[in-house]
Amino acid sequence: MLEISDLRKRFAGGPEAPEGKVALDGISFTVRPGEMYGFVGANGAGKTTTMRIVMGVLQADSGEVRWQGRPLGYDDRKRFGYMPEERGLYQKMKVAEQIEYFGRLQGLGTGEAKKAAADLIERLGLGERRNDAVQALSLGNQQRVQLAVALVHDPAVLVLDEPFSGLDPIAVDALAAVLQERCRGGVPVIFSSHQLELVERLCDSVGIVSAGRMVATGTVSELRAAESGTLRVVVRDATPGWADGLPGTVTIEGDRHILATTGADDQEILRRAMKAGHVEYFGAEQPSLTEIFKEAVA
Ligand SMILES: Nc1ncnc2c1ncn2[C@@H]1O[C@H](COP(=O)(O)OP(=O)(O)OP(=O)(O)O)[C@@H](O)[C@H]1O
Repeated sequence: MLEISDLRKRFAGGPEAPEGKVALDGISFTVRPGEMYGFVGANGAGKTTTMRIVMGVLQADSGEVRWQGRPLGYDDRKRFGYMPEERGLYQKMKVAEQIEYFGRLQGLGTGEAKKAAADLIERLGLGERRNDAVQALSLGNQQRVQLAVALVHDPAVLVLDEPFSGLDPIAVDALAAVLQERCRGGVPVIFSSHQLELVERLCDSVGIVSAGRMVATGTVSELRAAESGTLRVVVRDATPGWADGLPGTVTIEGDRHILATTGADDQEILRRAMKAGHVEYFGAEQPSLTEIFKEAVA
C-alpha cells in the first residue's frame, strides 16, 4: 500500500511573487495494491508536485510517503514506474532500442528487456515504428514510447503524470488495457488527468485536489453519494408556467418542458408535472465526475 500523508511544500519566491508559493497544503491519500487512483485538479492545483515528491524528484517540507508500511526509500523507488510531466527520451535513439535500453537500466537482462519491449511495442501500437528514431515520431507516438519506458521493468507501483494526454482514442484504449492488467496483477496505479470521463471510467478511486489541498477523495460512488443527484422531468404539452416557483431551471425544446432541479420535494414536483401535461420522463440522475469536480473545487 502506498500512503501519502500530509505533504506540504512551499516554493521560494521570485521577483514576481516574493512571498513564495504554497503548492501543497496537507495532501493525504492512500493507494492500495490493485487500485487505480485518478488524481484530478485544476491547472496548478498540485498534482505534479505531489507525484514528484512521491518519486523523490522533489523534497517535501513536511509529510511522509510510505510504501508497504515503511518510509519510501531509494531502493523502493527504483522499482516504481514513473512518467514525469517533462518527457525525457533520447531523440536519436530508435524506439525498440530505447525501450530495451531503459529496461536494462532498470535492471533487466538483455533477453528480458527485449521481450518486455517487444510486448509493449505490440500492445501500445508501435509495431510499425519500432525502428524509427524518436525524433521522427508524432507527439502521440512519442508519448506511447514514454509510457513503454515507464512500464518496461514491470514496476511495483506506477506513477504517471497525465499519461493519456495527447493520445488518440485507440491508444487511450490500449494504454487503459495495459494499466488495468497491471492493476489486476496487484500494482497500485496513480495517474493524473484532466480527462474526467476517462478517470470515471477507469479508476477505482479518485482524489480531487484544489489549491494544494485534497478536497475530496474516495470511490466514484462514494463521491456521488455525497452529492445530491439532479432530478430531471420531461413534460410534453405542459401548461406554461407550471414550474414557476420550483427550484431549478426549465428549458423548452419544441413541445417539451425539461425541468432540472436538485434538493426539491420530488413528490410535489411529480404532482405538478402530471397536472401540467403528459410526463414523459421523471428520474434522478447521478452526477458525473465532472459535476462532482466542479462542485468540489468551487
Ligand atoms: N519549481 C517551482 N517553482 C515555483 N513554483 C512552482 C514550481 N513547481 C510548481 N510550482 C507552483 O506550484 C503550484 C502547483 O503546481 P503543479 O505543477 O504541482 O500543479 P498541477 O496540478 O500539476 O497543474 P497542471 O494540471 O497544470 O499540470 C503551481 O502554482 C505552480 O506554479
